[in-house]
Amino acid sequence: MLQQLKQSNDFLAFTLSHPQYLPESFAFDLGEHTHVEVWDTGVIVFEPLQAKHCTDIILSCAVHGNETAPIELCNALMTEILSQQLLIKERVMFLIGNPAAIHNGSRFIDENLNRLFNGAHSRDEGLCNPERVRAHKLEQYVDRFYTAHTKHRHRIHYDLHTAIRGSKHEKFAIYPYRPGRKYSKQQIMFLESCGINTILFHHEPTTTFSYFSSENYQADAFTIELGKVFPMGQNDMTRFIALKASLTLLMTGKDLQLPEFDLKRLNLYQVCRSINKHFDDFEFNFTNDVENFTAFPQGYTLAMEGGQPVKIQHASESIVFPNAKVPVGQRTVLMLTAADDSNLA
Ligand SMILES: O=C(O)CCC(=O)N[C@@H](CCC(=O)O)C(=O)O
Ligand SMILES: [Zn+2]
Repeated sequence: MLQQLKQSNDFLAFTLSHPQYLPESFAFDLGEHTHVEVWDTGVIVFEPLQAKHCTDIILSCAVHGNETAPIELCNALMTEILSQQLLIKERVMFLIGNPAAIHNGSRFIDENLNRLFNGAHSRDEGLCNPERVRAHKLEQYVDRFYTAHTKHRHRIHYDLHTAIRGSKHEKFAIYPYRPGRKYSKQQIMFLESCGINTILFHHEPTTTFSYFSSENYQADAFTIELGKVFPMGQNDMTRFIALKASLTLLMTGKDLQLPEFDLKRLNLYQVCRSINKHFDDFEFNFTNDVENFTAFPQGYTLAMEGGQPVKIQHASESIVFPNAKVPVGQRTVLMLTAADDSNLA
């Protein structure tokens, strides 16, 4: 296995050739500068051997198997590290979330992995399918990575996705609910430097991967949407040049040279509610080509379910992630209002 990875420097290909599990973990060094550990299929940790590192960075992709741009981006970064073109100065863990779903070209096999974190994998029917088992394992890998060094660390987790439909703001980030902690202006300006200038502040605890890292490890964690979903190989990777450059600066411990916080460069939204599905007949009152961040006026009938209208409550609310085809009980859409910078520090 070690030889297979060392010959190709292609961790994605290696992962896809072992989509379910690895018979054993293994480790090796790159020159005298980087220690590499492969803990499981899709789980690789890079640790600088000499640099005095203080940041633990997790980059995850393929939590949804058909969201390919983040997979291609992470694989390009991993290949640069493995081939020693990129010398990291901070600890970095890359996670390829759901290799079996990549093979399948689908969002998931049995159950949406990004609804199974923060212990949800073990509720109700328990660890009964591959996504539940994987969510449980991914939580353990995050714990092992973030708790390996005891002195104070800056923990970061960027969980990279793409959206099912087009968006008025192409790239955007969801900032998980973090009661008692201000949102970080520095992180928001870092994302802005990556070409992600739209931020959604979540209003409640969730079972997403980014919420798990944020809540349990006080990580600066985000779900990041990088545009519309395309099949593998059909992404325009020039759209991620700024993101790749900024992530490289972060991993190599370089001065990020971020501008002062500037509201004018940003679009800030507050999630005001999540509309969940109660009946099988839930239907939106708009077509599939209506983009994320489209605004609707107060009183507008956004959807119908159980013979009742679901109406817009605020003067104006914008939609994100509408999906009527989710199981009963899950989120069909997040509703957004404008946010200001009052909860930022
Ligand atoms: O475009 C869509 O409808 C879904 C895109 C996606 O996978 N989004 C994440 C957001 C997670 C969060 O709210 O932090 C998801 O639905 O899991
Ligand atoms: Zn996704």
